Amino acid sequence: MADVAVRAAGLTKWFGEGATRTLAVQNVSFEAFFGEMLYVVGPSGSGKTTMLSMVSGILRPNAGTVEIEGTDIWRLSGDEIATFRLRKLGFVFQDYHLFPRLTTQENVAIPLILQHRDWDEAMAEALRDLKIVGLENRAALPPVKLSGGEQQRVAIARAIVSRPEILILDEPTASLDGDTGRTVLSFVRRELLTDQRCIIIITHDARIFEFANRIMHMEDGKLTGITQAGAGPMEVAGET
Ligand SMILES: Nc1ncnc2c1ncn2[C@@H]1O[C@H](COP(=O)(O)OP(=O)(O)OP(=O)(O)O)[C@@H](O)[C@H]1O
Repeated sequence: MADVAVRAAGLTKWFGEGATRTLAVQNVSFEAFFGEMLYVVGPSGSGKTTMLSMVSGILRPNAGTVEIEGTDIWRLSGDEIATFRLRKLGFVFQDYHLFPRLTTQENVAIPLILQHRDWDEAMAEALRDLKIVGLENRAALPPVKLSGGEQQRVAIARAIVSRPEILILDEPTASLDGDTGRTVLSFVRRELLTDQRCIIIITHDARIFEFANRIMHMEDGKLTGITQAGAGPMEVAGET
Protein backbone atom coordinates (compact mmCIF):
# COMPACT_ATOMS: atom_id res chain seq x y z
CA MET A 1 0.00 0.00 0.00
CA ALA A 2 1.52 3.30 -1.08
CA ASP A 3 1.99 6.22 1.31
CA VAL A 4 0.53 9.63 0.64
CA ALA A 5 3.17 12.13 -0.52
CA VAL A 6 0.89 15.10 -1.18
CA ARG A 7 -2.61 15.75 0.08
CA ALA A 8 -4.35 18.83 -1.31
CA ALA A 9 -7.77 19.80 0.03
CA GLY A 10 -10.08 22.51 -1.26
CA LEU A 11 -7.30 24.39 -3.04
CA THR A 12 -8.57 27.68 -4.42
CA LYS A 13 -6.76 30.62 -6.00
CA TRP A 14 -7.95 33.78 -7.67
CA PHE A 15 -6.08 36.67 -9.22
CA GLY A 16 -7.25 40.28 -9.18
CA GLU A 17 -10.34 41.69 -7.55
CA GLY A 18 -13.83 42.83 -8.58
CA ALA A 19 -14.69 42.74 -12.27
CA THR A 20 -11.18 41.64 -13.27
CA ARG A 21 -11.05 38.73 -10.83
CA THR A 22 -9.98 35.40 -12.40
CA LEU A 23 -10.77 32.26 -10.49
CA ALA A 24 -7.76 30.21 -11.57
CA VAL A 25 -8.21 27.15 -9.32
CA GLN A 26 -11.47 26.14 -7.65
CA ASN A 27 -11.74 23.75 -4.74
CA VAL A 28 -9.27 21.15 -5.98
CA SER A 29 -8.62 18.12 -3.75
CA PHE A 30 -6.42 15.12 -4.53
CA GLU A 31 -3.77 12.81 -3.16
CA ALA A 32 -0.47 11.91 -4.81
CA PHE A 33 1.39 8.80 -3.69
CA PHE A 34 5.00 7.79 -3.29
CA GLY A 35 6.11 5.56 -6.14
CA GLU A 36 3.80 7.09 -8.74
CA MET A 37 4.04 9.37 -11.73
CA LEU A 38 0.93 11.54 -11.66
CA TYR A 39 0.19 13.68 -14.69
CA VAL A 40 -1.88 16.85 -14.67
CA VAL A 41 -3.51 17.60 -18.02
CA GLY A 42 -6.03 20.14 -19.28
CA PRO A 43 -6.44 22.97 -21.76
CA SER A 44 -4.31 26.09 -21.63
CA GLY A 45 -5.49 28.33 -18.79
CA SER A 46 -7.21 25.50 -16.89
CA GLY A 47 -5.15 26.18 -13.76
CA LYS A 48 -2.49 23.45 -13.86
CA THR A 49 0.53 25.66 -13.16
CA THR A 50 -1.34 27.72 -10.56
CA MET A 51 -2.43 24.55 -8.75
CA LEU A 52 1.05 23.03 -8.67
CA SER A 53 2.58 26.35 -7.61
CA MET A 54 0.38 26.15 -4.52
CA VAL A 55 1.34 22.50 -3.97
CA SER A 56 5.02 23.37 -4.17
CA GLY A 57 4.98 26.31 -1.77
CA ILE A 58 5.50 29.00 -4.40
CA LEU A 59 2.01 30.56 -4.45
CA ARG A 60 -0.15 30.99 -1.35
CA PRO A 61 -3.71 29.66 -1.81
CA ASN A 62 -6.73 31.86 -1.05
CA ALA A 63 -8.32 28.77 0.48
CA GLY A 64 -7.46 25.12 1.10
CA THR A 65 -4.51 23.19 2.44
CA VAL A 66 -1.47 21.32 1.15
CA GLU A 67 0.08 18.58 3.24
CA ILE A 68 3.39 17.17 2.18
CA GLU A 69 4.24 14.04 4.14
CA GLY A 70 1.82 15.27 6.79
CA THR A 71 3.24 18.82 7.06
CA ASP A 72 0.65 21.53 6.41
CA ILE A 73 3.04 23.69 4.39
CA TRP A 74 1.02 26.91 4.29
CA ARG A 75 1.08 27.04 8.11
CA LEU A 76 4.88 27.36 8.00
CA SER A 77 6.61 30.74 8.06
CA GLY A 78 8.11 32.10 4.82
CA ASP A 79 11.60 30.99 5.86
CA GLU A 80 10.38 27.55 6.86
CA ILE A 81 8.60 27.07 3.54
CA ALA A 82 11.77 28.07 1.69
CA THR A 83 13.82 25.52 3.65
CA PHE A 84 11.14 22.86 3.22
CA ARG A 85 11.10 23.41 -0.54
CA LEU A 86 14.87 23.19 -0.81
CA ARG A 87 14.91 19.86 1.03
CA LYS A 88 11.77 18.13 -0.21
CA LEU A 89 10.82 19.55 -3.59
CA GLY A 90 12.43 19.68 -6.98
CA PHE A 91 10.74 21.86 -9.59
CA VAL A 92 11.60 21.88 -13.30
CA PHE A 93 10.15 24.99 -14.91
CA GLN A 94 8.85 25.16 -18.46
CA ASP A 95 11.60 27.53 -19.54
CA TYR A 96 14.29 25.81 -17.40
CA HIS A 97 15.38 28.97 -15.49
CA LEU A 98 19.07 28.23 -16.01
CA PHE A 99 21.55 30.97 -15.13
CA PRO A 100 23.43 32.01 -18.29
CA ARG A 101 26.58 33.22 -16.54
CA LEU A 102 27.13 30.01 -14.62
CA THR A 103 28.48 26.78 -16.06
CA THR A 104 26.18 23.80 -16.46
CA GLN A 105 27.76 22.15 -13.43
CA GLU A 106 27.35 25.28 -11.28
CA ASN A 107 23.71 25.53 -12.35
CA VAL A 108 23.10 21.99 -11.14
CA ALA A 109 24.90 22.69 -7.83
CA ILE A 110 22.75 25.73 -6.93
CA PRO A 111 20.27 23.96 -4.59
CA LEU A 112 23.18 22.50 -2.59
CA ILE A 113 24.98 25.85 -2.41
CA LEU A 114 21.73 27.40 -1.13
CA GLN A 115 21.72 24.72 1.56
CA HIS A 116 25.21 25.96 2.56
CA ARG A 117 26.89 22.76 1.46
CA ASP A 118 30.64 22.78 0.93
CA TRP A 119 31.43 24.09 -2.59
CA ASP A 120 33.63 21.15 -3.72
CA GLU A 121 31.15 18.63 -2.40
CA ALA A 122 28.27 20.44 -4.13
CA MET A 123 30.19 20.50 -7.41
CA ALA A 124 31.00 16.78 -7.10
CA GLU A 125 27.34 15.93 -6.53
CA ALA A 126 26.35 18.15 -9.46
CA LEU A 127 28.74 16.20 -11.68
CA ARG A 128 27.27 12.91 -10.41
CA ASP A 129 23.83 14.04 -11.59
CA LEU A 130 25.10 15.45 -14.87
CA LYS A 131 26.39 11.91 -15.47
CA ILE A 132 22.94 10.51 -14.70
CA VAL A 133 21.41 12.72 -17.39
CA GLY A 134 24.30 11.95 -19.77
CA LEU A 135 25.86 15.42 -19.83
CA GLU A 136 29.09 15.18 -17.85
CA ASN A 137 31.01 16.24 -20.96
CA ARG A 138 29.04 19.54 -20.95
CA ALA A 139 29.82 20.39 -17.31
CA ALA A 140 32.10 23.36 -18.02
CA LEU A 141 29.93 24.97 -20.70
CA PRO A 142 27.37 27.72 -20.14
CA PRO A 143 23.78 26.52 -20.78
CA VAL A 144 23.49 28.70 -23.90
CA LYS A 145 25.86 26.30 -25.69
CA LEU A 146 23.48 23.39 -25.11
CA SER A 147 20.51 22.24 -27.18
CA GLY A 148 16.94 22.53 -25.84
CA GLY A 149 16.84 18.85 -24.89
CA GLU A 150 20.20 19.14 -23.12
CA GLN A 151 19.07 22.22 -21.20
CA GLN A 152 15.98 20.30 -20.13
CA ARG A 153 18.22 17.52 -18.80
CA VAL A 154 20.37 20.08 -16.93
CA ALA A 155 17.19 21.45 -15.32
CA ILE A 156 16.22 17.91 -14.31
CA ALA A 157 19.70 17.27 -12.88
CA ARG A 158 19.38 20.45 -10.82
CA ALA A 159 15.91 19.45 -9.61
CA ILE A 160 17.17 16.07 -8.34
CA VAL A 161 20.55 17.09 -6.94
CA SER A 162 19.26 17.41 -3.38
CA ARG A 163 17.34 14.13 -3.74
CA PRO A 164 13.86 15.63 -3.26
CA GLU A 165 10.97 13.32 -2.45
CA ILE A 166 8.57 15.30 -4.61
CA LEU A 167 9.61 16.14 -8.14
CA ILE A 168 7.42 18.43 -10.23
CA LEU A 169 7.99 18.94 -13.95
CA ASP A 170 6.06 21.62 -15.84
CA GLU A 171 5.68 20.67 -19.54
CA PRO A 172 8.97 18.73 -19.65
CA THR A 173 8.65 17.90 -23.34
CA ALA A 174 7.29 21.24 -24.56
CA SER A 175 10.39 22.20 -26.51
CA LEU A 176 11.62 18.72 -27.37
CA ASP A 177 10.94 16.66 -30.47
CA GLY A 178 8.88 13.48 -29.97
CA ASP A 179 11.78 11.04 -29.70
CA THR A 180 13.79 13.22 -27.29
CA GLY A 181 10.69 13.83 -25.18
CA ARG A 182 10.04 10.09 -24.86
CA THR A 183 13.69 9.42 -24.05
CA VAL A 184 13.68 12.05 -21.28
CA LEU A 185 10.43 10.73 -19.76
CA SER A 186 11.49 7.11 -20.00
CA PHE A 187 14.72 8.13 -18.24
CA VAL A 188 12.78 10.01 -15.54
CA ARG A 189 10.57 6.97 -14.89
CA ARG A 190 13.41 4.42 -14.94
CA GLU A 191 16.05 6.33 -13.00
CA LEU A 192 14.20 8.78 -10.77
CA LEU A 193 10.96 7.10 -9.72
CA THR A 194 11.41 5.15 -6.50
CA ASP A 195 9.19 4.02 -3.63
CA GLN A 196 10.32 7.13 -1.76
CA ARG A 197 9.58 9.60 -4.52
CA CYS A 198 6.46 11.02 -6.14
CA ILE A 199 6.74 12.64 -9.56
CA ILE A 200 4.07 15.07 -10.76
CA ILE A 201 4.11 16.21 -14.37
CA ILE A 202 2.09 18.88 -16.16
CA THR A 203 1.81 18.02 -19.83
CA HIS A 204 -0.21 18.37 -23.02
CA ASP A 205 1.83 15.67 -24.70
CA ALA A 206 -0.15 12.45 -25.30
CA ARG A 207 3.03 10.78 -26.59
CA ILE A 208 4.32 10.48 -23.03
CA PHE A 209 1.09 9.30 -21.34
CA GLU A 210 2.41 5.72 -21.33
CA PHE A 211 4.86 6.67 -18.56
CA ALA A 212 2.13 7.86 -16.16
CA ASN A 213 0.38 5.83 -13.47
CA ARG A 214 -2.56 8.21 -13.20
CA ILE A 215 -3.76 11.30 -15.03
CA MET A 216 -5.57 14.19 -13.34
CA HIS A 217 -7.79 16.18 -15.67
CA MET A 218 -8.39 19.89 -15.10
CA GLU A 219 -10.84 22.21 -16.80
CA ASP A 220 -11.72 25.81 -15.92
CA GLY A 221 -9.79 25.60 -12.67
CA LYS A 222 -11.59 22.44 -11.55
CA LEU A 223 -10.46 18.85 -11.20
CA THR A 224 -12.82 16.94 -13.51
CA GLY A 225 -11.49 13.41 -12.97
CA ILE A 226 -8.55 11.09 -12.40
CA THR A 227 -7.91 8.18 -14.77
CA GLN A 228 -5.46 5.27 -14.80
CA ALA A 229 -2.76 5.51 -17.46
CA GLY A 230 -0.25 3.52 -19.50
CA ALA A 231 2.15 2.55 -16.71
CA GLY A 232 -0.73 0.82 -14.94
CA PRO A 233 -2.48 1.17 -11.62
CA MET A 234 -0.62 1.32 -8.36
CA GLU A 235 -1.68 -0.44 -5.23
CA VAL A 236 -3.16 2.57 -3.54
CA ALA A 237 -4.89 2.92 -0.19
CA GLY A 238 -8.64 3.31 -0.51
CA GLU A 239 -8.83 2.23 -4.17
CA THR A 240 -10.18 -1.13 -5.30
N1 LIG B 1 -0.19 35.96 -11.99
C1 LIG B 1 -1.41 35.92 -12.57
N2 LIG B 1 -2.20 37.02 -12.61
C2 LIG B 1 -3.41 36.98 -13.17
N3 LIG B 1 -3.96 35.89 -13.72
C3 LIG B 1 -3.23 34.76 -13.73
C4 LIG B 1 -1.92 34.71 -13.16
N4 LIG B 1 -1.44 33.44 -13.30
C5 LIG B 1 -2.40 32.74 -13.94
N5 LIG B 1 -3.47 33.53 -14.19
C6 LIG B 1 -4.73 33.10 -14.84
O1 LIG B 1 -5.20 31.94 -14.17
C7 LIG B 1 -5.72 30.99 -15.09
C8 LIG B 1 -4.98 29.67 -14.94
O2 LIG B 1 -3.63 29.84 -15.41
P1 LIG B 1 -2.53 28.68 -15.36
O3 LIG B 1 -1.26 29.26 -15.86
O4 LIG B 1 -2.54 28.05 -14.02
O5 LIG B 1 -3.13 27.65 -16.43
P2 LIG B 1 -2.41 26.41 -17.11
O6 LIG B 1 -3.45 25.33 -17.17
O7 LIG B 1 -1.15 26.09 -16.42
O8 LIG B 1 -2.13 26.97 -18.56
P3 LIG B 1 -0.97 26.60 -19.64
O9 LIG B 1 -1.22 25.18 -20.04
O10 LIG B 1 -1.24 27.57 -20.75
O11 LIG B 1 0.35 26.82 -18.96
C9 LIG B 1 -5.59 31.62 -16.46
O12 LIG B 1 -6.83 32.23 -16.77
C10 LIG B 1 -4.51 32.66 -16.28
O13 LIG B 1 -4.68 33.73 -17.17
